[in-house]
Amino acid sequence: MEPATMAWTAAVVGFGLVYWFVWVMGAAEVKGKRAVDLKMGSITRDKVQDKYTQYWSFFRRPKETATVAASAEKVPAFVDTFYNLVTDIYEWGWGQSFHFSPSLPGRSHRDATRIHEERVPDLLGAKPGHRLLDVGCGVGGPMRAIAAHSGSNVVGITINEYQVNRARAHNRKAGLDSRCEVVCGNFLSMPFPDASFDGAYSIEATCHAPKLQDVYGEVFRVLKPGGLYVSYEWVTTSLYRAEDPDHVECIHGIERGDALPGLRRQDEIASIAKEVGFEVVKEQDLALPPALPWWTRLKMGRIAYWRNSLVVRVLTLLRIAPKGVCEVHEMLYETAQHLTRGGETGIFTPMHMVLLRKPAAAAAAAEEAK
Ligand SMILES: C=C(CC[C@@H](C)[C@H]1CC[C@H]2C3=CC[C@H]4[C@H](C)[C@@H](O)CC[C@]4(C)[C@H]3CC[C@]12C)C(C)C
Ligand SMILES: C[S@@+](CC[C@H](N)C(=O)[O-])C[C@H]1O[C@@H](n2cnc3c(N)ncnc32)[C@H](O)[C@@H]1O
Repeated sequence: MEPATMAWTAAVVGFGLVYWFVWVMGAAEVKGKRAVDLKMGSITRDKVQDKYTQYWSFFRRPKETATVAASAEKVPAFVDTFYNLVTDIYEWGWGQSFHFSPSLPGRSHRDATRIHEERVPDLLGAKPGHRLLDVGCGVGGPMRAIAAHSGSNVVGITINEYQVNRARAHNRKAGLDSRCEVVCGNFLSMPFPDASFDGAYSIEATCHAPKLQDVYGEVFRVLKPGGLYVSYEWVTTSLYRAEDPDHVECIHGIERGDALPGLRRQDEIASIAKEVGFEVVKEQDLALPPALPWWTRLKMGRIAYWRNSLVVRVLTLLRIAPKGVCEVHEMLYETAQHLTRGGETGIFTPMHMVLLRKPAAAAAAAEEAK
């Protein structure tokens, strides 16, 4: 073959390969976010790597972060940075719902996710016309499923402005923007009046709070007396042994890669809820058998991870994705290993469900206190 023909053939094949990896193979888990659209939230391209370094130095030793009061105050800002760094990668590689769900035999991940979400309005007894609060709403996957399933109106709150814009765009696209609203704010001090919601829920979000009392206290305040609150909590289980170095490494790995100021124990949740005034109606680890593993979706994706890191590398090399994306992707890959290990050993669950009620008598007590 002539050298010129060889060069042309190599160029065409090379271009074809890049095209295949980036546009075809790199297409989203749920179509809508393509690899070529990977931004890093509202961080400008040149700041991504610095922000990642800052994030990493803050969350490297989570327990210490949570115990020093001054550091605990900084947690929401670092959580915001974390979601700037990961939101697009999550949407691209996981979809619009940023949580786990038990696997369901013969059903797709998308079905399993939706069913896990629909359990929430069912537990709340949500009806058309009710006003529900979504505490830590992400880009609104659960909010849309819950509004569609129950006919209720949902107001979501997230600390991350980039997510607010993504969620609003998705709500419009789904034709649910008249019933789903998104607010940018801190769930530790919410911009809502007392007793303004019929029900509330949080899905894998309150684990970002340095003190669970603070977020539960806020939910208690904004709920109407008699109103219900459901939360899916990330916790360590009774199988966790603080003296086992493998357990400690696994839990630290989860905390580091998921912006957590320190995981709580399963047996702490109900007492914290009671401390702020809630009645505990029900408590159940939704990961326990007969539920099927929630971590298989993470585990089965080894080939997908390999493909994704290649896509991310090629995109960074071509300067389509900002510098720093590879590091963020690597961090997520690592935390996925720790999450899988936490699930397999049973020392961790991301779906400890609590159903809580604000007592109807809370109204009378509040009146008396005035
Ligand atoms: C509730 C939280 C987030 C839970 C999950 C939605 C995410 C936890 C780990 C994430 C991921 C890990 C590996 C990524 C992979 C390397 C990449 O190629 C594609 C995206 C991942 C699968 C990514 C997707 C979201 C998670 C599963 C926390 C933060 C409280
Ligand atoms: C893992 S995501 C879960 C999102 C959503 N519940 C879902 O399942 O798709 C956690 C969410 O909590 C939000 N969050 C964390 N800390 C917050 C805070 N202090 N105030 C408001 N939102 C917060 C994040 O911005 C993010 O939207």
